[in-house]
Amino acid sequence: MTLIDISRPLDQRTPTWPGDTPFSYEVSWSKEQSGSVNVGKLTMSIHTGTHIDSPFHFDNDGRKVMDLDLELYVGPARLIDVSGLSSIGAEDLAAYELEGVTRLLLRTSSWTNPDEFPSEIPFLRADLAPYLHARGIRLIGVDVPSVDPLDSKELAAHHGLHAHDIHILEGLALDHVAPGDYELIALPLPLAEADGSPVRAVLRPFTS
Ligand SMILES: N[C@@H](CC(=O)c1ccccc1NC=O)C(=O)O
Ligand SMILES: [Zn+2]
Ligand SMILES: [Zn+2]
Repeated sequence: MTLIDISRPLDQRTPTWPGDTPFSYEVSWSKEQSGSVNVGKLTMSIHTGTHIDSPFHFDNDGRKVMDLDLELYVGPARLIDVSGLSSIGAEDLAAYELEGVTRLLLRTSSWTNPDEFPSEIPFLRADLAPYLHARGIRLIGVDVPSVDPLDSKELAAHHGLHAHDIHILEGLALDHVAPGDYELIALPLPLAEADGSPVRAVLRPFTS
């Protein structure tokens, strides 16, 4: 069985949203102190590295992570290359066959230095969510920190995707993966109150 890891590593070098909580892992209770075990302590923003958003992230009345349908985070996914675009809309996907696709991963290859938070990213235009919804897509994954422009306050793409029942997976690492069909596994943690969750995202090729 070959799993392709499409998660960004989490360590003190992992970039975060400007002004957001830095990532930190420390052994807060060492083997010497406890007499038996090393016990780690993790501090991070949920929107660091590879993660999913729940609607509560951008809507006070939106669902929390625990309320999300887990089925969407496991199953067949299509990876397509949309590199070289400054934004992505319906017309950019017209050439791709999306019939029967439930989970769509967009490879932009635009986050070139993984040690730095990008200054500009390709974002999803307003006509993309209805276009994807009409084709039956329920989850969109991107290899950038957001589906909206980094300075967006209204988060039109987040709201538009949510309004069209499309779940959001962000911060994937896709440069080393060939476009095609895979099984995606990217399960959120069972965080009862949270606005999102880090995920370990992997792809399993159908033929190997
Ligand atoms: N929507 C982004 C997160 C985001 O916008 C954000 C995350 C942390 C601190 C500030 C943020 N946005 C500020 O305008 C995301 O889903 O990852
Ligand atoms: Zn997020
Ligand atoms: Zn987001």
